Amino acid sequence: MNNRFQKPEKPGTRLRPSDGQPPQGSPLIRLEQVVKAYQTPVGEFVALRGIDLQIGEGEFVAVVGKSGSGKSTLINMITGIDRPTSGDIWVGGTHINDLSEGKMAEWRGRHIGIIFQFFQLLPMLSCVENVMLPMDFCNMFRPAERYDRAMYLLEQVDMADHAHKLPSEVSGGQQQRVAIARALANDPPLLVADEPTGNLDSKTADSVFQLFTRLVAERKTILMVTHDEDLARRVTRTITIADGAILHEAGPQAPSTDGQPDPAIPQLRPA
Ligand SMILES: Nc1ncnc2c1ncn2[C@@H]1O[C@H](COP(=O)(O)OP(=O)(O)OP(=O)(O)O)[C@@H](O)[C@H]1O
Repeated sequence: MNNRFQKPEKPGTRLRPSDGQPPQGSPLIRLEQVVKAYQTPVGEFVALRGIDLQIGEGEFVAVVGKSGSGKSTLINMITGIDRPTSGDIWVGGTHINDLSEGKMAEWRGRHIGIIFQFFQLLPMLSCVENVMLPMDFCNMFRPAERYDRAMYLLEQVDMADHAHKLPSEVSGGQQQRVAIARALANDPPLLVADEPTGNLDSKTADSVFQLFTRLVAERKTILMVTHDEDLARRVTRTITIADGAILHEAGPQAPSTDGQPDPAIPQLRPA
């Protein structure tokens, strides 16, 4: 991989326990009894029914389940895009229930990189301008450093040669690579991706997956909703959601009753 642009010296902010008042030894993500109920014209609909979940730093987690099972609702709770009806959520030691709407947006921008199925790049900005946006929004890195950092990240995802094109001038897979660079802009420890390969052909999906694998090796934590069974088999842990509850977990990090790996849980091959 070319490295025409040097990695900027200054790292992004890291999530640390001092950001909030987490329980001792808290994992990166911790949910306790999270319930989400929506009010609908025909009454209350409970989309999440008391989720307990812990995800450690450096895990690569796939969230799977049938359409309507609650996958997006779950990750929207973790990113703070939506609020729980009850229950507690800590991310990196921050009890995010306590954040106001204004604080939530800035906190999210600094600590979580979000990747969407349809990329959601701003069409009137070039690829490099799209990658600079989160740094501008959160006032991260010195203004003079932001362009070089954006170019460095585009290089990491093999898109530096297209930096000055508009999103409409590159392919879907290339747009997703730019979106991944954008998600990395503020150097967040956590990446959350909702169907990141859902709009890509299988070869391009595989290259995006390989990029995620590399990021996990660099100690990023990735939480990914996917319908792609092949990809879900290649992560370190899968969480299956059904009717708003965790039906099943598989992988090396899956909890067991006695603290030892559960022999009944299949050990997935590492990514
Ligand atoms: N704003 C809302 N108001 C009412 N019901 C909602 C709302 N958002 C989601 N739901 C319902 O909550 C349930 C879970 O939705 P969610 O989007 O989390 O499912 P999902 O597993 O991500 O589905 P898919 O795989 O199709 O994206 C669904 O039955 C959905 O209709």
